[in-house]
Amino acid sequence: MDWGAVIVAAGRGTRMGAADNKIYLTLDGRPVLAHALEAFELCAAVTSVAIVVAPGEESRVADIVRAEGFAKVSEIVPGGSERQDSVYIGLTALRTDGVLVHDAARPLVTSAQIEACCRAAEAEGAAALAVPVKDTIKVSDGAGFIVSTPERRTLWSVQTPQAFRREELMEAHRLARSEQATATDDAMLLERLGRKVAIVSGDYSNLKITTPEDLPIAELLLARRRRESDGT
Ligand SMILES: Nc1ccn([C@@H]2O[C@H](COP(=O)(O)OP(=O)(O)OP(=O)(O)O)[C@@H](O)[C@H]2O)c(=O)n1
Ligand SMILES: C[C@](O)(CO)[C@H](O)COP(=O)(O)O
Repeated sequence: MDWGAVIVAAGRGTRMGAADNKIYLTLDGRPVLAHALEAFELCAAVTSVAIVVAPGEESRVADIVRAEGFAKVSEIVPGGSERQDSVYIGLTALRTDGVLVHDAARPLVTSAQIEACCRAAEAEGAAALAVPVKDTIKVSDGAGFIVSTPERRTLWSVQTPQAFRREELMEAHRLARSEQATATDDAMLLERLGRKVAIVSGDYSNLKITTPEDLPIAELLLARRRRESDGT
């Protein structure tokens, strides 16, 4: 199967509270976005990459792609108002049989994790990287009280990338749009149709840069990764 990637980068980074969109913040001397793109550039399974950016930021992202020499980037397209809209726009820009959806805000993803998602989706139809939750999770009543506690051993914290047959994910998105169903990730759109999505065991370090404390944590994790690869 040939694989394309949709990198969603069209958010506002509101929870980060920075002056600039979080995907342009500097992490280990480069924009957060460049780290995510590099993992896809280095993954042999991936042949093309579509980046979905905030409208008006196309040339800024094109400059980063040019400066970094990312040869797999085939499209830079303006996104929508919600992540789900941005993913759908990205899907329409690709022609590959398989598609990986990834948050630009997850810069610590590795090419080995991307490859593992592709292989699992080739075997099972769809796959998502995830890690077991560490905390006990509670369901609230919305008024500040706990109503129940799901069995922790069944709970996974899902990440990206998530891998699909492109046509199947497109169909799931189209249906969701026509039924005004919203989803915070793409696996959810297949789940609602009763389709199976395999869990690929990931790594806690594949964090999403969301709030200010995430950036220094990502710096530390990258420094540790570099020390390990240098053998120091
Ligand atoms: N309309 C949107 C909203 C989000 N995203 C992307 O989806 C990923 C995950 O979203 P999130 O972490 O929520 O990013 P933001 O929406 O930027 O953050 P916030 O919710 O704090 O504003 C990010 O890479 C973000 O750029 C997108 O492409 N289009
Ligand atoms: C897709 C995702 O990263 C899986 O954990 C997450 O749901 C994105 O949520 P966000 O609110 O758009 O950051």
